[in-house]
Amino acid sequence: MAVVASAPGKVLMTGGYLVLERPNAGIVLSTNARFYAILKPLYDALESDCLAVEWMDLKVNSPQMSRETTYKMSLKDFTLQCSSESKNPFVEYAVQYSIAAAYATLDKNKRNKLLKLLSQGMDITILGCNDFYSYRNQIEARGLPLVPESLAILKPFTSITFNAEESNVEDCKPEVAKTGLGSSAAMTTAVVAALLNYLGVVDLPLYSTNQKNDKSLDLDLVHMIAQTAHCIAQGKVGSGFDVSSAVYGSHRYVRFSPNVISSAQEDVDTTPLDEVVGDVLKGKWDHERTNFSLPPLMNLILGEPGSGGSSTPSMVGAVKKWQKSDPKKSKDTWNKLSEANSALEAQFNLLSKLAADNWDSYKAVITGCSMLKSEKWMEQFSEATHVEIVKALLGARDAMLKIRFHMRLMGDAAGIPIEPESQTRLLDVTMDTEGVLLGGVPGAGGFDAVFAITLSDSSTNLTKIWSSHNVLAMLVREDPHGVSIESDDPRAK
Ligand SMILES: Nc1ncnc2c1ncn2[C@@H]1O[C@H](COP(=O)(O)OP(=O)(O)O)[C@@H](O)[C@H]1O
Ligand SMILES: C[C@@](O)(CCOP(=O)(O)OP(=O)(O)O)CC(=O)O
Repeated sequence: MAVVASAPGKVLMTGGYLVLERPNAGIVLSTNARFYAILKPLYDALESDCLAVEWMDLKVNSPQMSRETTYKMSLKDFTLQCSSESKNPFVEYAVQYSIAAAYATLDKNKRNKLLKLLSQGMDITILGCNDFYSYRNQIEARGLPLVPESLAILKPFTSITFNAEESNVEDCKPEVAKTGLGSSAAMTTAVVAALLNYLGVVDLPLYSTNQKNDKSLDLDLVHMIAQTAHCIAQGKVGSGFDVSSAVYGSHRYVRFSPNVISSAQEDVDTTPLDEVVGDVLKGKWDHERTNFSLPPLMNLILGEPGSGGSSTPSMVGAVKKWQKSDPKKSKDTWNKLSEANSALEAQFNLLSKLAADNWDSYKAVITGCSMLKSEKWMEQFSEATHVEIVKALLGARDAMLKIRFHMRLMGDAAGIPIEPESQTRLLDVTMDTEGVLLGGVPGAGGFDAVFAITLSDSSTNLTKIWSSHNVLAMLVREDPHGVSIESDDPRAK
């Protein structure tokens, strides 16, 4: 029986860099761009009950990268032997940690069933939605216009463009031309979820369009294993907002204390992996997760400026260096950023409340503003309830302008392009478009996609403006669903 699990990509709307340190919060929106892991046994089940299996065969397929890798995994110490050069550490650690978690959590009665499943080997196919990658080159090569309709023509799960190797060194470009939706976190989470579900450790819900199940203990287990595997594969402990949103969907995130994972990193060479994972599962996971969703009638839009993306770890390194070299100024900038982040969150929460309290007024204001530039919003309305809503919209814009200002200051001081000049020009035009509430650089910034929040049906205004600025509006939208089980192979849809 195959198991198909999926996990979403994300956009960190506020909290870039700050979310690396507790108790700063980040607001992360999950998207309808998902990674899928399709897990099947390689062989039929053994007839006999004699289960003295010591090795498990593993095959990992990544059709979009034209990669197929075979491994043998020791069931004594969970080490992997790889048949070739091409490796995928995210998937490898996800497999090792998930199987070790099954050993650590399943009682003796269930061990035989586990061994039987492992003796059948595993075939894992990994697929990422097109939105995770840049297809600009392919669109240009086909002579198609830079509009979302051209992206819609591409087959689902199209092959990925690799950045030229020289540019990886000089410009700190990532390996693949990515858009910044967090491919490695969504991929790791999907693989962990598929494995834990297949091995009977968790029983995850099916993806359904109207249910958001974010309280389950099973999700917490997937979160702990995926977070640990992802950190160890990356060789660093990031804030973890990307794995958290891949598991739980959109939310307000405050990071876990790094020592829940750093002790696993230290013990991993000296202690059996199932014990290390057992300790991780018993650790004091103190991350915070609060519900957050965009107010009604607002849409998240992403634009791909076509520069191949930026490498987040090198940007984070530069900011940390600046914090050490200039503690006073960096603290001051972070305080101002933190205030602006909180202000934006407060305006969004206020708008959600105003929508709930007085839907008709809210709808009238959002629809009215969606056709106009922001400078004209206030003069349209005189009724107190309407004016209050417009004030909240303008308050959100104002907070975003402050966030952008301090992000630029941080970039200048740290010597890295957090909001590069080209993105500043683009975002100024974006925020001056009819029906656009705000726009910014998500996450670490740089040359990944930019985001905008648009009102009601106004997105096509922005799509056209972006196209005239050589920016490709992507098809991706917010979708609050976290990790799920799928009823079918996504290629069958
Ligand atoms: N479809 C895929 N199949 C296999 N591995 C993938 C796929 N997409 C991305 N990856 C892996 O994830 C890495 C990108 O992760 P990372 O640099 O952390 O970017 P992101 O910001 O998108 O998470 C790639 O270098 C590759 O190893
Ligand atoms: C700087 C950060 O706070 C945010 C980075 O966010 P991105 O969304 O830019 O991340 P990538 O998916 O790796 O490109 C680092 C962190 O929180 O770990």
